[in-house]
Amino acid sequence: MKEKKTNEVYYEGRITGAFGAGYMVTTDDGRVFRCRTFPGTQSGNPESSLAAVGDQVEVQVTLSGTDALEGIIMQVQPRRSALIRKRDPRRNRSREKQQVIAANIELLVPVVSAYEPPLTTRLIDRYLVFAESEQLPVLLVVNKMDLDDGVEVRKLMQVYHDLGYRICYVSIYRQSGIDELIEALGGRISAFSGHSGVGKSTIINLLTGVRLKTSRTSWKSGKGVHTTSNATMLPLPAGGYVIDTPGIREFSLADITRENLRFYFREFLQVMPECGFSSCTHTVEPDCAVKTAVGNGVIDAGRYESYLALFYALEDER
Ligand SMILES: Nc1nc2c(ncn2[C@@H]2O[C@H](COP(=O)(O)OP(=O)(O)OP(=O)(O)O)[C@@H](O)[C@H]2O)c(=O)[nH]1
Ligand SMILES: [Zn+2]
Repeated sequence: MKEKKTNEVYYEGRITGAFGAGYMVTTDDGRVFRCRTFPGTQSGNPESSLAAVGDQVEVQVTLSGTDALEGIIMQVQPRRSALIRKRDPRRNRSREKQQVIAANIELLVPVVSAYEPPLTTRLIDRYLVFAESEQLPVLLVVNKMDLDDGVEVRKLMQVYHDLGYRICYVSIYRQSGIDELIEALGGRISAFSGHSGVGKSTIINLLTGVRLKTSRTSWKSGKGVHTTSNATMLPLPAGGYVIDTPGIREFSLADITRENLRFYFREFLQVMPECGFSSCTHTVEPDCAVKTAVGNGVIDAGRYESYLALFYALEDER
């Protein structure tokens, strides 16, 4: 806090909530202000949303009475990371700025469930590609372990253990795995993401003691009804924050191309130099070390199938 004029006080804080035109800003010492931007707000991120949940900001508060709870965002600091919303292809691409879902994320937490909706490794691979492309640390959470017989899910997940990804198995109903999850979050700013109905809100409610709206499982309807709308960042009692974000279908994967996809499958990196062609895409080329590694079981066949599915889907999106 620094004082400029007598009744204007400046605070450094973080945007912890976004509601239409207003933002909630929380200062390091725990004060909360309802703030808005104004035409003179200085942006540290000119190509992108002016302000988003997770942004570090400077606010000006004019003290009129004893307690002023409203302020103006004077400056938004440059972001270290950002989850960007996928653009609507029907809208004008060139003039539209990047829309940020959450800023300054330190950990991506894809949440899947053992059952209802069923666990698919294809979806996990999509998250991992995204995390690798953004160089974001990732923690996989498998919820609803009470609905699993205890063997199948862990067998499916073994490949991710082998690749070195950290996994937490939890059941909110049985209250199992919660302490490990809290420990794995490690006081960081975590973005939870997953299909509707996997239990994100239920987990976040339990971790933070705040009641987010939870939905009756809606995955049966196909797409699922997304009940998580305005992003909110919630403090964890042991330090750090969690942000509930939409599923990966809502994220922009614009930086992932057919040319760079192969670098985001970490097990490919060791064998790729042995491919006959240096630009090998590991799809149709002869003398491909990745395909050989799949053939002799060094690379998991399911992971390779995910690679092919993503590879061929990429051209369609372009
Ligand atoms: N069996 C079981 N069900 C759970 C568990 N955790 C949550 N659920 C149920 O799963 C359903 C969906 O939970 P939510 O927390 O609303 O799921 P969500 O991922 O936040 O969904 P959206 O808000 O739509 O994105 C609810 O009926 C929860 O009660 C669990 O550990 N085991
Ligand atoms: Zn190859």
